[in-house]
Amino acid sequence: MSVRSQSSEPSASSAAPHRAGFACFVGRPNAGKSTLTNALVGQKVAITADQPQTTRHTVRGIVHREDAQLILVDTPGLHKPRTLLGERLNDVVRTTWAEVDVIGFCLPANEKLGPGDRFIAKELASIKKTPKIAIVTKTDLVDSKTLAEQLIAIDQLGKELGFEWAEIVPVSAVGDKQVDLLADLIVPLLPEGPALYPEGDLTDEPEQVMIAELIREAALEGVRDELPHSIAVVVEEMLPREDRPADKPLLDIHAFVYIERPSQKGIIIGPKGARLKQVGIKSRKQIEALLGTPVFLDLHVKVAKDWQRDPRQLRKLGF
Ligand SMILES: Nc1nc2c(ncn2[C@@H]2O[C@H](COP(=O)(O)OP(=O)(O)OP(=O)(O)O)[C@@H](O)[C@H]2O)c(=O)[nH]1
Repeated sequence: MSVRSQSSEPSASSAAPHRAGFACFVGRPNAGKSTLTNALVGQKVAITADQPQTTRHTVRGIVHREDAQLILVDTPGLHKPRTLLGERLNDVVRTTWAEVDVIGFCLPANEKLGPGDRFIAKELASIKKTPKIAIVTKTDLVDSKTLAEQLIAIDQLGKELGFEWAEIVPVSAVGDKQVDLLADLIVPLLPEGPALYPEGDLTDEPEQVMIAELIREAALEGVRDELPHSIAVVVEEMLPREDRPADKPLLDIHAFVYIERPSQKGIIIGPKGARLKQVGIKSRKQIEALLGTPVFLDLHVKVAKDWQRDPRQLRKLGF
């Protein structure tokens, strides 16, 4: 087993050819995939939340280095499908796996390997060609003994399923430990070639989707149980406000927050609209930071009955 730590030599040298390619992080919900994507890219591009299953769109983060361009594709968690949405999400995940150059399997250091991890690992074993890196996330939450046990268990899991991990790397995205090393280890696995995206691009996700994700992240904060799965956000319109002086532009953004049942409306809106107002304030600040322009954000809550089970609604909501 080869477990890496930061002390290893940096792999980039001036003679090394330039590389460019795609990697995706897989793992159970809440394994830390989005946080790791953000840490690698160095700017917020994927949404993170305390609730599992918050990533629905394939968000790409782009790491620009002198020796390489690494394009990160952040997929939703693979899981046992119970609804049409669940099945579609799993299809998205598998398609992504077959297309990337490297798969990073994220396993939290603070949770013993479980049936969910085995389910994913078995699926990974069937993707023969793509190199697989095991990434042990959230190492700041455990002591060294627990970490060592986890590393051994992961090595063993690969052996049981008949494959070798290309690397096993412990990281802490929150503590910024070994995140750069992870990039150093992924880069040699990418094909040689010029950069695929212009420098400075952090993601090619359409702005409207990123904005919708920021609003959904704010709307998810503090809600528990069923609700996270029931929220979808669609940006309907983005228009520069007319009659504004050139040095004081304002962008009008109209968005719908969809929920599945009328009973959920009160939770999202809050007493006298207080909660929705907070969601608006919080996401507007983030949208302004993303776009670099002042924004007027208009949020409406709408009921789309059982949208997760209705193919027509799913299409409308972008799935
Ligand atoms: N302490 C600690 N917490 C972390 C770390 N990485 C992620 N977390 C936390 O773990 C939770 C889940 O992280 P996410 O990055 O949203 O996980 P995910 O795998 O993208 O989740 P899904 O979108 O549900 O698939 C969040 O509360 C993060 O703050 C880490 O390195 N250390």
